[in-house]
Amino acid sequence: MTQSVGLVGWRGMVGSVLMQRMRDEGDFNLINPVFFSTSNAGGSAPDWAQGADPLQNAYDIEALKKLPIILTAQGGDYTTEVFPKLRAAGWDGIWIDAASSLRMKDDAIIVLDPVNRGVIDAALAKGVKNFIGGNCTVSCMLMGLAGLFQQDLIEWMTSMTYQAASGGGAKHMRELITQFGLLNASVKPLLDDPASAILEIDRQLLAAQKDDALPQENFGVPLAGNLIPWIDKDLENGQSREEWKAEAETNKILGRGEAFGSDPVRIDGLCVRIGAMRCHSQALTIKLKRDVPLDEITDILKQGTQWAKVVPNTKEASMELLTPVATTGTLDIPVGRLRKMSMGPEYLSAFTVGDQLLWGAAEPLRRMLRIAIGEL
Ligand SMILES: NC(=O)C1=CN([C@@H]2O[C@H](COP(=O)(O)OP(=O)(O)OC[C@H]3O[C@@H](n4cnc5c(N)ncnc54)[C@H](OP(=O)(O)O)[C@@H]3O)[C@@H](O)[C@H]2O)C=CC1
Ligand SMILES: N[C@@H](CC(=O)OP(=O)(O)O)C(=O)O
Repeated sequence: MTQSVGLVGWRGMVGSVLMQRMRDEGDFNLINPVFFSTSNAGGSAPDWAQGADPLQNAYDIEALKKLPIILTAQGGDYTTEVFPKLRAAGWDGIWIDAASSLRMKDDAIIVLDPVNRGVIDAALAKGVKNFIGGNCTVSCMLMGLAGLFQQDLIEWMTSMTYQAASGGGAKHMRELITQFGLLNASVKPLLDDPASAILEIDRQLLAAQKDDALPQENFGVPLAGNLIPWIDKDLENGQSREEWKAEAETNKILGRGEAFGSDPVRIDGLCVRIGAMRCHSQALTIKLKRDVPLDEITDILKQGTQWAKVVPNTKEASMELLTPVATTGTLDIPVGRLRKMSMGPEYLSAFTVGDQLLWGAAEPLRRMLRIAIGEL
């Protein structure tokens, strides 16, 4: 029998990407979708969902309770408010969630099935009901480097990230583009004059960046022509919460670390917001457990997941294939700049890019839904 699935957060940025992927993959032929809203109960379901009932109230515990599966991309505040009430009301269904709120709970699994299908299957068999999407940077990194983790070749790793505006949400993307436009406009007459002095353009541009009139409510400072070397909360030990997630979530996804009775893979680094739109990139320094030749590493990466695409370490290929613009809208995770570093043959350099709304957010949830209904 076709299962009913409650969909919450379907019209947000992550939700919209998820709905598109589900339509592209024919997932709506396999479920009976029930659409919820936090703001428009009684309104019409999306027009592409022919025959769907009007929107239900996403805070109505009795309505939610009727569903065997709920998938939400509504956000952490919604999860924090509704999830405990739903469980307290005796709901025993499967909860699939994009928000980070429940990720590190003991009774939750972080889902990234091309990397941890075994962990997911074991959890389902044990009766685990909470399946949460991982942090975008972590999921994209693992989709690229899965082969090295599968072969247990990584002793430790640093990840220096270049994270896109979309990680903050739709308003952040809009703010970045607005900033680009205003900055361009502030020096347009000088730009149009080939004889103008570049240092004068630079001076005026900096003045526009420092002008309080430049919209920056979302990022707090200009991002256009700038970067922000801090993402998420301050853990007050020198590390940002985004940086903490790298080791914590990677190990939980892989089923490694103290909680699983094994040594964790040590991962740390610096997370930086840059003016890209929706792809997160990261520069990785990997300390291998042993000296593995580069051609073997290439094979191992290709075998890791079918989405990992090794990019030759040339200027041309890197510029063409290893960028946010090349990767946006695709499920590919290009991995390039592979070379042994001057510190020794066990030190591997790599650079990887991933669409943080696809593998970073929507795709692991879409696939978890398929697993839950026995279709993957
Ligand atoms: N942004 C990201 O990169 C990632 C986000 N996540 C998680 O997903 C959650 C949702 O993120 P995101 O999709 O960026 O959030 P959005 O702000 O785009 O959407 C969240 C909700 O806002 C409501 N909303 C209000 N106004 C609008 C509007 N004009 N257009 C669309 N929706 C509107 C919708 O709820 P309603 O229909 O009920 O009114 C929607 O479901 C995050 O809080 C986070 O927990 C996870 C990984 C990555
Ligand atoms: N923090 C990420 C986006 C995100 O939503 O992460 P998380 O799902 O871990 O809260 C970023 O800003 O790029």
